[in-house]
Amino acid sequence: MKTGIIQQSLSGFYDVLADGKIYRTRGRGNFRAKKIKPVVGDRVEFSATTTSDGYLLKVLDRRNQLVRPPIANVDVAVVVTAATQPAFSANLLDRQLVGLEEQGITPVIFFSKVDLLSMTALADLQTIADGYRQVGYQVFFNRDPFAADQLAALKDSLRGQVVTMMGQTGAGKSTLLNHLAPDLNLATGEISQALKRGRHTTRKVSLLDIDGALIADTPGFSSYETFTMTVEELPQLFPEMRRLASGCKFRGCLHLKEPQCAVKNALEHGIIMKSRYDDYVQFHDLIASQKPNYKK
Ligand SMILES: Nc1nc2c(ncn2[C@@H]2O[C@H](COP(=O)(O)OP(=O)(O)OP(=O)(O)O)[C@@H](O)[C@H]2O)c(=O)[nH]1
Ligand SMILES: [Zn+2]
Repeated sequence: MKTGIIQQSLSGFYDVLADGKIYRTRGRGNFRAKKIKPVVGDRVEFSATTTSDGYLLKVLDRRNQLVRPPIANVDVAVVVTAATQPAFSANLLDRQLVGLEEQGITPVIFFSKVDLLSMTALADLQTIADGYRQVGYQVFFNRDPFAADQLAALKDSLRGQVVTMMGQTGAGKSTLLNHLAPDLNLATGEISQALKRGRHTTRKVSLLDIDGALIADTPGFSSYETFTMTVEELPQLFPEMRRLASGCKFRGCLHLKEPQCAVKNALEHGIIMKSRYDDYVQFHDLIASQKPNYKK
């Protein structure tokens, strides 16, 4: 028996990456009986005597699962964030970060189109990028987004991880992927075609091995409009609040109207970002209006 990771699935076959090889496997009938549908990213146990006659035996528990693209056990999401065209939105970035935190996916923030900024706008966005670094996120912000040293550093942090690209339309996801994998077997046009097709449909996804990172060839989406966490969970999804909460007077402090709140104190002293705090309050209100708290 071997263990590996499903790299792609095609009409009943699952290609499993294990010890540097790809094994074509079939699911045993009992998967269907048990309503287990293996997906790309699944860690699996399988048996195979050659690379073309394998059988999936077991799908191991999933750490998380995305719907678009359909992929499990994502470690890292590269949040491709346009500095301009479309205009930078801290609110959209925070929505994406909160969604990733909820799923236990590590965000990496990559700013594209920094080359298009005026000097003033560049300085302003640099300050914002530094703010996200202080939150604890890894941030890639470079006048030349595709400078060789920046791309090398990004590859370093993705190595050994299952990765998806996310970001709004036109942010530069396919451009970045093409820079990460210029010599991929796929023609670059094919990659961007794959990316384009992903926009409206749940299409097939494969993990591309790019210098030791397994990167989904279809960008990710998350719902920016609805929040599935509770108001109590929300402050846990802001790392800076999570760190400060032990200094609040009340356990379970929501950092809103409570007295002696360490988060609001940090806000007043300019220690945490006001834009993030404002987004927190907005998300809190949205969740509160989405789901009146009948439960408690
Ligand atoms: N100047 C500049 N242009 C960029 C950069 N990144 C992307 N672009 C351009 O922005 C446009 C959109 O980039 P894409 O890579 O297609 O964006 P995408 O996120 O894949 O977009 P969708 O497929 O619509 O989701 C293209 O014309 C790119 O050439 C960048 O860092 N600098
Ligand atoms: Zn508080």
